[in-house]
Amino acid sequence: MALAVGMRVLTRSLLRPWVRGPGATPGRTGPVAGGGDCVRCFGSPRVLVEPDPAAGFAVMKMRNPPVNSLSLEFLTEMLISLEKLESDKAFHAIIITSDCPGIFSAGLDLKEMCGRDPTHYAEYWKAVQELWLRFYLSHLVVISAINGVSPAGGCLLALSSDYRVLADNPKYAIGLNETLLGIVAPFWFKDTLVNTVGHRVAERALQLGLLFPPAEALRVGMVDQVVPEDQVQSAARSVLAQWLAIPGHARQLTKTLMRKPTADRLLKERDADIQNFVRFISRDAIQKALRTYLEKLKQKKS
Ligand SMILES: CC/C=C\CC/C=C/CC(=O)SCCNC(=O)CCNC(=O)[C@H](O)C(C)(C)COP(=O)(O)OP(=O)(O)OC[C@H]1O[C@@H](n2cnc3c(N)ncnc32)[C@H](O)[C@@H]1OP(=O)(O)O
Repeated sequence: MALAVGMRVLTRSLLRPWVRGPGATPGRTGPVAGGGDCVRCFGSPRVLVEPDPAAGFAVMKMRNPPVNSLSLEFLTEMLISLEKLESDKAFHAIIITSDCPGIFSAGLDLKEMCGRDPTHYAEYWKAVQELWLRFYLSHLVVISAINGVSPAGGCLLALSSDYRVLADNPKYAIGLNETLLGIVAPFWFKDTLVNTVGHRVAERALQLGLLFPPAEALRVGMVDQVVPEDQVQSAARSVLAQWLAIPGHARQLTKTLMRKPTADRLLKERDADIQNFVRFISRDAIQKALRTYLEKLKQKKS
């Protein structure tokens, strides 16, 4: 409920033509990352959408610095941008990528799960569920151009796509590393991974909290393609052509056929899953583990 209200308010206030660059005025052309001008960009503070309606797709750039952690606001803005693209018949596909150098997404925002009250935890988890459901079941072709590290929730976002292109940089590890934080990936994270890499690889990866460097990620099927770093965006665009060449209705129905049973499991147990999350995350031991993990991240710098 709170999410729906929040989304309506944000939709009105944030989804405006978005033009980058100092002093830029909405509706005017501005420079975009990677060169060129963006006449029809739109978005919100944390999500930049570069549409190419003639080609039938848009690039969705995550820019919630420093690490694209999936805060409540950021999740909400991503959902709104996705909804806008889904409701426009000109778009058949999106490419999700990052505007934060070296980071695709650091996953769920640990600050949303630490030191807050149960109402907040419930609202946050509902938004996380919503993001996964919407991306996983989107009728659009969703390609991830993974140009940075993507642990946990960042990996889940990539796994929710139809195809993953990863930049060949040993630092850009990907995986569900929840156990390393002392927390447990919920069943729908697990199911999404199993559907991608199979049961045995998922079982080992989840228990050990493995983060796979590019070559390994490709070998186990976590990603579909590894390319030199400067070719991630072009490779994603190239592969899109193959997906867009398939009759849309046939591809969409097939996607639903493949994914709906997994999504239905969460849809049937959504409230119970929220309660479970709130109970789990509120435990003293879990709060302590998360605080320690955040502290370690800070100490790494000094
Ligand atoms: C029943 C179910 C129950 C529970 C399920 C819950 C599921 C959770 C899934 C998740 O997604 S949990 C999050 C997992 N994410 C991680 O483990 C990633 C942690 N971050 C990193 O490893 C690194 O930050 C990085 C490799 C992504 C980037 O490294 P670097 O470029 O060196 O940046 P810093 O480490 O210095 O980080 C900068 C800044 O950002 C903060 N930060 C990093 N990650 C997060 C995060 N996930 N949430 C919130 N904040 C994060 C970090 O603390 C630094 O903050 P400062 O204030 O010190 O600048």
